[in-house]
Amino acid sequence: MKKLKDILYKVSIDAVRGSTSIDISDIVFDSRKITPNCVFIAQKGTISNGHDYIEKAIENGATAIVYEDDPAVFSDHVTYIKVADANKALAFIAANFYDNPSEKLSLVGVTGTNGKTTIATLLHQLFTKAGYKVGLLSTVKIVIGNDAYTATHTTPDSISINNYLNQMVQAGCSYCFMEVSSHGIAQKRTDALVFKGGIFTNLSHDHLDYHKTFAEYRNVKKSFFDSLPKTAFAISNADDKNGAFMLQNCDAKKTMYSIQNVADVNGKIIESQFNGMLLNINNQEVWVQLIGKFNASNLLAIYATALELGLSKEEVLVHLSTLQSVSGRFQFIVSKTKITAIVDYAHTPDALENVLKTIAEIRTFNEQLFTVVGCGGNRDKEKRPVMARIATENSDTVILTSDNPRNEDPFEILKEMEAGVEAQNTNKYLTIEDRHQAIKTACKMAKEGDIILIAGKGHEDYQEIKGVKHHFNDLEEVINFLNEFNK
Ligand SMILES: CC(=O)N[C@H]1[C@@H](OP(=O)(O)OP(=O)(O)OC[C@H]2O[C@@H](n3ccc(=O)[nH]c3=O)[C@H](O)[C@@H]2O)O[C@H](CO)[C@@H](O)[C@@H]1O[C@H](C)C(=O)N[C@@H](C)C(=O)N[C@H](CCC(=O)O)C(=O)O
Ligand SMILES: Nc1ncnc2c1ncn2[C@@H]1O[C@H](COP(=O)(O)OP(=O)(O)OP(=O)(O)O)[C@@H](O)[C@H]1O
Ligand SMILES: N[C@H](CCC[C@H](N)C(=O)O)C(=O)O
Ligand SMILES: [Mg+2]
Repeated sequence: MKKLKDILYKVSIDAVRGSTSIDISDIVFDSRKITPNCVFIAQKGTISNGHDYIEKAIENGATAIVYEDDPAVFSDHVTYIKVADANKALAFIAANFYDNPSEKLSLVGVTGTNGKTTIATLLHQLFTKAGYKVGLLSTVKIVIGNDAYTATHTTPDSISINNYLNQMVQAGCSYCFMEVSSHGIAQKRTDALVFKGGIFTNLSHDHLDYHKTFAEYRNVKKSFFDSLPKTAFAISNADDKNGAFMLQNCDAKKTMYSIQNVADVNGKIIESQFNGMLLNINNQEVWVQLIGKFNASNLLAIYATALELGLSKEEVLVHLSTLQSVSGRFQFIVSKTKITAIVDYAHTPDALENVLKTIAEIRTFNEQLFTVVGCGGNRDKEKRPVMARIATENSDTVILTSDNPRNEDPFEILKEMEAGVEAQNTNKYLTIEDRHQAIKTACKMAKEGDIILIAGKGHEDYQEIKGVKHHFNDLEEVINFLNEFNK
C-alpha cells in the first residue's frame, strides 16, 4: 500500500481537496476497471472524456480523483487533486507507484516511422547474447528476461510500462529496449521515464489522421529528444532529412550514423546476398545475416548504441554477425527446389517499395518474382492503389489478395487496389480474394529458383474478418504449400 502523497511526487498540482495521507491500493484510468481504494485519473481521450466517469469511479470504490476540470459536485469522503495535464500526472503517478523502475536499469527508447521494432528487438537479442538479462517493449511482444507476453500497443500506457519495467527490475534485467511511438509521446505515456539513451531512425508520412500535419508529427518526435538529460546519449540517422533536426535542442551526448555521408559511425554495404550482407562499419568488416539498405542503417544504430552502453567494438561486431531477422521482417525460407519465399510486414507504400528494391538489388533477373499483397480494411484508403502500383511495377506477377478486411468488404478494397495498376501492367496481376488460395497459387506457379514475396502481415498469426480473428500465418502457409507441392 502506498500513501497518495507519496505517489504525487513531481506531479504539478493546481489544487487539493481532502487528505493526501490516505492509502492507495491501485491506479486506474478506466472507470470499468476500478478496484476499492484506488486513485482514478480522468483523461480527455479521443473518443470519450474520463471526467464523465468520475461519479461512476467513486461509486465503484475510487477514493481519490486526479482531474483537470472541476466536477459539478464534490464528494466529502474523496480526495480531489486538480492538475493542468492529467496524462502527464498519470505518467508520474505510475512511475512513483512502481518505485521509478526506469532509474534501476538502462532504458533505451527507439523512435521514428520505420525500424523501431527491428532495432529494439535486435538490441534485445544482442545484449542477451552478451550475457545480460534484458527487457523488451515492442509492437510484436513484451519480453521480461525469458518470459514473453502479447503486446497490444507499440508503446503501452504509462501504468503498463512502469508495471513491466518493475517486473524487469525484479527479474534482474540490466537493460530494457522499448519502442517509443508518436502516439505514445503525444499522450505523454513515456513522460516520467528516465532514459539512458534515445535512437532516431527516420521520418516519412504516417499517422497524419492523428497528428494532422507533418510538422506536428515531426515536432512530437523531436520532443522526445528535447527531454533527454545531459547524462543520456542520443543517436540519430544522418541520412534522414530530419536526422539533425531531431537533436537540435537535445542536451544528451550525440552520435550520428550514416551509410551515405560522413558521420561518427559510417557503414557501407560491400556485398549483398539473400542470406546476408558484408558490411564495413568504421573500417571493420562484418558479415551480417540481415539484408537491405534499411537494415544496414538499423545495424549502424544498434552498433552505436551498444558502444554507448559500454560494450567493446570487437564484442559488438561478433554479436552483430549472429543477429537473426525479426519475426515477419524480411523473414525468408529456401525450399528444396531453391524457391525463396520472403514474408515481410511491409504494409505501407514506402515499406513495400523498400522491400522490392532490396529484392531487386539481389536477384539475378533470370528468375520470376511473385508478390502476394493486400491492404487492411478500416485503415488508410489512399495507400491501396499506390501499393498495387508499386507491386506491379516491381514484380513479374502480382496476386492481389485480402489482408485484414476487418469490417470492410474485401472485394471493394481489392477494386481500390486494382485501380492503381498502370495500363502497361494490367496483364501482370490476378486477384484472388482468399489469402490462403492466393499463397497456394503463387507456390504452384513458382518454378525452381523463383522468388515469392508475401507482404503486409509479417508476424501476425491471425486474419481479422468482421471482428473475428481467424488463425492465419503467412510463413506457415507458404512452408506448407511448398512442401505439399514438393518444391
Ligand atoms: C488514439 C489513441 O491513441 N487511443 C488510445 C487512448 O484512447 P482514447 O484517447 O481513445 O480513450 P477514450 O476511449 O477516448 O477514453 C478517454 C478516457 O476515458 C476513460 N473511460 C472511457 C470509457 C469508460 O466507460 N470509462 C472510462 O473511464 C478511458 O479509460 C480513457 O482514459 O488511450 C487508451 C488508453 O491508454 C489507448 O488504449 C488508446 O489506444 C487505442 C486502442 C489505439 O488504437 N491506439 C493506437 C492508435 C496507438 O496508440 N498506436 C501507437 C502506434 C502506432 C504505430 O506506430 O503504428 C502505439 O503506441 O501503439
Ligand atoms: N530503417 C528502416 N527504414 C525504412 N524501412 C524500414 C526500416 N527498418 C525496417 N523497415 C521496413 O519497415 C517495416 C516495419 O519495420 P519495423 O516493424 O521495424 O518498424 P516499426 O517502426 O516498428 O513500425 P510500427 O510503426 O508498425 O511499429 C519492415 O517490414 C521493413 O520493410
Ligand atoms: N499498425 C498497423 C498494422 C497494419 C498491418 C496490416 N496487416 C493491416 O492490418 O492493415 C495498423 O494497425 O494499422
Ligand atoms: Mg513497431
